Amino acid sequence: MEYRVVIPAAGQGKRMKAGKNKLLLELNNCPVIIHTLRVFDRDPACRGIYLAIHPGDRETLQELIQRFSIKKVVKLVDGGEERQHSVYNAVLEIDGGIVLVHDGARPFIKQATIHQLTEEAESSGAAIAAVPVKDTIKKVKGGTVEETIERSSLWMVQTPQAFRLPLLKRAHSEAAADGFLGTDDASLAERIGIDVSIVESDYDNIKLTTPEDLYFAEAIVKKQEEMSGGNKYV
Ligand SMILES: Nc1ccn([C@@H]2O[C@H](COP(=O)(O)OP(=O)(O)OP(=O)(O)O)[C@@H](O)[C@H]2O)c(=O)n1
Ligand SMILES: C[C@](O)(CO)[C@H](O)COP(=O)(O)O
Repeated sequence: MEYRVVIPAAGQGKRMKAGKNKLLLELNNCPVIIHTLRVFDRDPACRGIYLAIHPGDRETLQELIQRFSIKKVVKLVDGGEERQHSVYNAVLEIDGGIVLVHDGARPFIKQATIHQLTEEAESSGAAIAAVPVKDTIKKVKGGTVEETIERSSLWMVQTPQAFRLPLLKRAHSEAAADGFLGTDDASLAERIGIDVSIVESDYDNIKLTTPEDLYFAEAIVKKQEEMSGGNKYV
């Protein structure tokens, strides 16, 4: 099932405390954003990549895309103040089909998960990657536990999040009209009554958010190298 992908990459990386766009940090001599782009660039089912970027990163990203021979980037779109704005700016450039939204900060997504998501979105309209929660989750108020949430029904949601384009456009348009800000695209769909399916992903599909995530990332890259017989990149 072919698809197009929006990759939000216009954040400031404040929690990473790297002093620059965390997507330009290197893993195994390759910028994080290139790791992410390569997964989609190498997928025959991907019909195009729409990259939401910080305007100040445009020249750098254009040079990296050329240097690493990334072929499927259709457009570099200016991002917005919030992730949701960046995504919507890119979504508006797409005219049909199945659209995935995938964080530039998640370089370890697997093509198998991508394909399961696109199939599910084609069939049900909306599908998101997620993994079962491993820790106990509690609601806390004023430093005191208010409620322990039953763990068996909890999932840690990731990206990609896949949608039939008209549903995604309507979800963003209504959120914008209502001034609603969500932390993921699926929440914009859920709030207007769209059923969202879960596709079980894997725990390697981490989002590089804080400095600790970088050493998890190094370990994942090392594991990928070992599994691919030492090739620099799977
Ligand atoms: N205005 C924004 C904010 C975030 N993102 C992108 O959305 C993804 C997930 O966001 P997050 O991990 O929170 O990145 P940052 O917003 O950069 O991180 P922080 O909140 O620590 O600044 C990242 O690939 C980020 O580049 C974006 O395109 N536009
Ligand atoms: C979309 C997301 O990756 C799902 O877990 C997450 O909500 C992004 O949050 P962020 O604070 O914008 O990184």
